Amino acid sequence: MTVPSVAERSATDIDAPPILAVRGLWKVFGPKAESVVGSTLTRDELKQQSGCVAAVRDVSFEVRRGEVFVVMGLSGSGKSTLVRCLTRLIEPTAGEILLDGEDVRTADDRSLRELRRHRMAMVFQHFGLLPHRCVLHNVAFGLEIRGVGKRERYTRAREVIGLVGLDGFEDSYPDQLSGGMQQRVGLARALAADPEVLLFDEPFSALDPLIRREMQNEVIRLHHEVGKTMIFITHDLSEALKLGDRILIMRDGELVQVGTPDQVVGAPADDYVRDFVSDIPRSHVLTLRWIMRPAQPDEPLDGPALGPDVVIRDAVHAVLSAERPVRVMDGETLLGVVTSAEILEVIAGGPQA
Ligand SMILES: Nc1ncnc2c1ncn2[C@@H]1O[C@H](COP(=O)(O)OP(=O)(O)OP(=O)(O)O)[C@@H](O)[C@H]1O
Repeated sequence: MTVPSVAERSATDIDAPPILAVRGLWKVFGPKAESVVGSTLTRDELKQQSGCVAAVRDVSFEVRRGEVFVVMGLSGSGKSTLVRCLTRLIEPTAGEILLDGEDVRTADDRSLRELRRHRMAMVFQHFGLLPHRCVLHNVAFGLEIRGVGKRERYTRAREVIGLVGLDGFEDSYPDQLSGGMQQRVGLARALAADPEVLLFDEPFSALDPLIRREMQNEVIRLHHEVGKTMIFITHDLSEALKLGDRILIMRDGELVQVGTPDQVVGAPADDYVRDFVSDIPRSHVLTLRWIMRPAQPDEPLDGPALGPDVVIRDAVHAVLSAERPVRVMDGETLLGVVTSAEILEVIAGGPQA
């Protein structure tokens, strides 16, 4: 399995205040749902005793501005419910959701409509293009229902059509486009509205693998260009590792781990996550930080220098061809050294490598 290096992904400002903060979120389906909040029974026990399904259980996390935040887990783990709760497409049972510090749970109907249109827009798996409208009109449609003037909406529509690489297809109809191109129209329509946060629910799962990869690259490119905060649901780990600045892993409604791809692969929180990541080549995801060691007193320290966030796979040639230990430097500070031995240990470490 090939996984792109972390270096290809965008960096977000770790110190910036979060755009979204979720605390103690619960969604329980069934009778007397509120009474189930706080229960420590397993999903099956709960179902038997109360007839309720706890789809999301006490989940807390923060999303940073400009981050691509991926929610992943097996089917039924609660991903869609969690993300739909963020804009109250599904009404949460308990917990707090703050968008830029504003309480989403107490928003009235008007502010909620406003929030879904302008602030946190959902891009669904089937983009719901209007078949009798051409690309330009499909993209402009979202702006039309928001009451944007004709001239402005067509200028904006042409702009985002260019952004998603559909120049020249303005007059085509959806059935004249391939699946991947239709996805781009859907993306353009979401971008045209310029929401602060884009929510994607498995947008590429219906696409064949080649087009899927093309669309993933498109999202990465767009993210670099427009720097928008994106929350992305997937059940595909390689997609999560490819797109995510951070990944939230769910099981049975609960949060199991939140971390960067290298944290999830290098330090899985439990056996469930360890199992998930067992087929991932560690050298494609882990960085030198994960394998460096302190220099021995007698080791020469005049070898080549690399940064701690260089992905191991990208450092293999430099380390193996160096005659001296490679220094892992953070600016002027020596963090440790890496030699052929550390590299070979990762690469030769069996299926985990
Ligand atoms: N309206 C509902 N009523 C009752 N149970 C529901 C409802 N919606 C979802 N559930 C249950 O909540 C749990 C989580 O479902 P959810 O769709 O959020 O999972 P998911 O991880 O998104 O799955 P998938 O990847 O298959 O879409 C499942 O057990 C599901 O059966």
